[in-house]
Amino acid sequence: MRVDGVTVRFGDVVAVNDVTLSADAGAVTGLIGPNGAGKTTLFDVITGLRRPSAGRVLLDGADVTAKGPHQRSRLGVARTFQRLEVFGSLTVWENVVVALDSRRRPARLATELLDRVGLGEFASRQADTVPTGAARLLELARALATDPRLLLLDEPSSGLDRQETDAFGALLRELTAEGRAVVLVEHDMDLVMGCCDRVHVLNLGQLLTSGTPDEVRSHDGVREAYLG
Ligand SMILES: Nc1ncnc2c1ncn2[C@@H]1O[C@H](COP(=O)(O)OP(=O)(O)OP(=O)(O)O)[C@@H](O)[C@H]1O
Repeated sequence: MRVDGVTVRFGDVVAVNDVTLSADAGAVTGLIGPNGAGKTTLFDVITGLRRPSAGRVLLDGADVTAKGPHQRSRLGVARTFQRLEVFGSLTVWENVVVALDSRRRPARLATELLDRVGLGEFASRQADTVPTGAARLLELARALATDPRLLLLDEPSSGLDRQETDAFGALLRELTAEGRAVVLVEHDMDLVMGCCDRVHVLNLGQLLTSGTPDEVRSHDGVREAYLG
């Protein structure tokens, strides 16, 4: 995936300002930056929820800027949201089955997916009764039900404790080992620095720098803008 010269304006606010970056298959790519840096807006552009004011989105080299969210989803783009988007009145298992069904994949895969994200024991619980961390993992299971090639995760670790976060990082590594591209918007710097291959840093809508976790950590501007 590549975004090329993407700008998003909301009236006078330039939420994303001429950003070019890429996320490779087989890698976890971090996208970090302070509140309001433009991370969620960039996710909206990548998934097709928002048309950029300028610039292009490329998937496997093909320009998909004009395609809507549904078409991009068919091309293998999946996403989780900062705000939870599960069906509260269905069970955890049913939530995954709905997602599988949307791709005509068999319901029997739901159990496997729930075990994979560590939610096996929650399968029969009504989704709106599970803790926030579990609901986030359910979102991930639903995204994985579509067998995505590009997986965009918006603050997936909130609600997870340290041990669960570590397990989550290990799962992301597994998913990339299967050849998927994972993009992670995350405030937990231990998770970002521990599991990302590359990190892009946004500040006030602009790309401040890109590099390995070590390179980004030692970048003066990043320390000033974000890491403190
Ligand atoms: N629909 C909108 N209308 C007007 N301004 C918006 C809209 N969505 C986002 N913005 C503005 O665009 C900028 C970028 O917001 P965005 O939510 O993308 O940042 P973010 O990096 O995801 O922040 P956070 O870490 O708080 O989620 C902010 O100044 C925000 O106020």
